Amino acid sequence: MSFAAENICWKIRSKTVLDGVSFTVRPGEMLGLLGPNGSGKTSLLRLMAGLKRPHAGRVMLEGEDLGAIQRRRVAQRVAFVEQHATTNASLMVEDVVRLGRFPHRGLFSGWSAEDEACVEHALAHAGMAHKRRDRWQTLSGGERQRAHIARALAQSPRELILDEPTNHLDVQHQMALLALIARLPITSIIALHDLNHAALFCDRLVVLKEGRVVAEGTPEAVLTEALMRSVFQVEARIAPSPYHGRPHIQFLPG
Ligand SMILES: Nc1ncnc2c1ncn2[C@@H]1O[C@H](COP(=O)(O)OP(=O)(O)OP(=O)(O)O)[C@@H](O)[C@H]1O
Repeated sequence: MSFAAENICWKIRSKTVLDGVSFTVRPGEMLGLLGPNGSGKTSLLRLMAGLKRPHAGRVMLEGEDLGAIQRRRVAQRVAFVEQHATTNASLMVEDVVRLGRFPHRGLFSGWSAEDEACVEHALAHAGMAHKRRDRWQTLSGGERQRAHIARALAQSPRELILDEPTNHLDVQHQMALLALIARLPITSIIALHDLNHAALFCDRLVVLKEGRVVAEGTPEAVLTEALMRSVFQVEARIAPSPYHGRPHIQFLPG
């Protein structure tokens, strides 16, 4: 087990946003988090990243309560790409990506060859090497998203949490990003709205509805026509794709 959510409850004022959420994430797997708008995906990811504490239940990271682990130790292994992340507008892309190395550096230690190598790899993997000297305010939405992904990769995480990372990306970059995450030898949790992307790239899926887990398992087990109806309120037909063998969902007009 890499991550585990144990009976997590989280409220905002009197509204219960997450209600008894439990699931496990296995080492090295890419876990897709699905659910309609407002079902609690972002709230759950913020708890898994340690940005917020659950009101009841625990997030476990390799058997330790996340709330009891020093923030710096968490940052040395868990990277989080938020949905609406921003940064100082005058920074260059490479400065933003260098910030990813911060948790690994001692107070007085200089910039090392390893730091530089991590930044180079991250820029290349996110397809941002050619934009490295561009300023943040001059980037498109998709380029900003890729710069944030590069920053997370530069952090050399063992666990990577991504909140709808394909938003703003064109189809080429959506496919490239998901293929990259699937290939990385790390554990990832990724909130996605595109159910066919989830079917194609994720090892397992967790589905939230109104703050509760309603399904967990392989894409084949989870993505059923009944779930499309009961959770997403759409009619669909699902069959293994003749091209890649994963489930392919064809949505039908209402
Ligand atoms: N700061 C807040 N104040 C009030 N309500 C909030 C706040 N943050 C979240 N919520 C509520 O909690 C619920 C879950 O929100 P959350 O953003 O976690 O859902 P989501 O599944 O990520 O949605 P989406 O797919 O639209 O991004 C929503 O009903 C939302 O209105």
